[in-house]
Amino acid sequence: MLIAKTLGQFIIEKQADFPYAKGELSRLLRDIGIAAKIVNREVNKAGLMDILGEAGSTNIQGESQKKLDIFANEQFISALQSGGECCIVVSEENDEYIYIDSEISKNAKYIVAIDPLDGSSNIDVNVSVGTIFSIYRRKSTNGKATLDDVLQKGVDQVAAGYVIYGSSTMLVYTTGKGVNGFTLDPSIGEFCLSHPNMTIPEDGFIYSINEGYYTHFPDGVKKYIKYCQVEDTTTRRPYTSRYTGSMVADLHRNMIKGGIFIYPITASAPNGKLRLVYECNPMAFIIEQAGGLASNGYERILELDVTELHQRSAIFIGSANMVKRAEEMMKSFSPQITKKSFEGVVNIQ
Ligand SMILES: O=P(O)(O)OC[C@H]1O[C@](O)(COP(=O)(O)O)[C@@H](O)[C@@H]1O
Ligand SMILES: [Mg+2]
Ligand SMILES: [Mg+2]
Repeated sequence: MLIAKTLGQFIIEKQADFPYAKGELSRLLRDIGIAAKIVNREVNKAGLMDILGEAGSTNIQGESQKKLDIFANEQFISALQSGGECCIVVSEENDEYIYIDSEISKNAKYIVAIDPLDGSSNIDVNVSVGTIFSIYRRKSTNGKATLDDVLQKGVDQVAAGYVIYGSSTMLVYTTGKGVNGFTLDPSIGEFCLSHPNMTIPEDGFIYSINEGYYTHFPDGVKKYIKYCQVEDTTTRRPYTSRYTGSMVADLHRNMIKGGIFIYPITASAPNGKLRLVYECNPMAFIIEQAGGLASNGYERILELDVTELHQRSAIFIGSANMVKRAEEMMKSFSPQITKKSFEGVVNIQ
């Protein structure tokens, strides 16, 4: 039986795609893989460990942090610190960015933005959760890397990926040359290539949105939901509604089966809920590399200006034709929500 290629083997092999590569990015991806395995070990036996429930602290977004949020955050930060290829870490769980001031990292040129544990509300109920990461090369050439090096547009990412801790654990990533998925084989403790060259179908029949907030949605979103629910067998409608409450799990499913995930602005989240730097940008890079689209309803996510570490954005992401249709609805029924609206002045019609 042929042994599947491991993540480490694949990364080294793909290094040849980058003529000037010296292996730093490869080592960085290796470090993220190591931390993912440690988090996976805890997630798998969470019920037996004192790792479920609240940590008793809140993050800058005012969200109560789960013990596993903190644990995962510590694992990824320490793996990046000891790996030596990362000079700054931005994390959902840390108010400010972390400058890695160590001898081993003094020449490091990569910045990692991370959502250490995505889908925190699902930790205690054994529903799939994930990790999301985004990697940039610093722009400044000397001295300490700064906030300017961090606040780069999504288009400038050099790599992005996610880990899904589900019925199996997978790591999916892109370096801008397609998307590949690796499944963790616990018997050898290795991520092995299981989903080469992942692509998302142009059309899908699944829509993912928290309809509990329906009354607070812009008209364009309400119209799109109605469009999905219409009885029309020629277009295989009504579509199926699937929403787990974990962005990683919803996007992973939609990437494989086709579908659209929407987290729009709402009355309680006037700028959207999901964070541009470590949720929207990395997932948009992956989905675009798989042939899909990602926007805030009007503009390409990857082109959005990044002005704050924990900036939020609305997101419409998934199968290309579904996102286009949703954008048409937003432009027709919610034209008032111009770029300015995303700066907090919202008038939801
Ligand atoms: O409960 P809501 O408002 O539908 O939000 C669910 C969304 O929030 C998130 O849990 C936010 O991510 P975190 O768990 O990393 O904070 C997403 O994974 C998910 O898509
Ligand atoms: Mg998240
Ligand atoms: Mg999180």
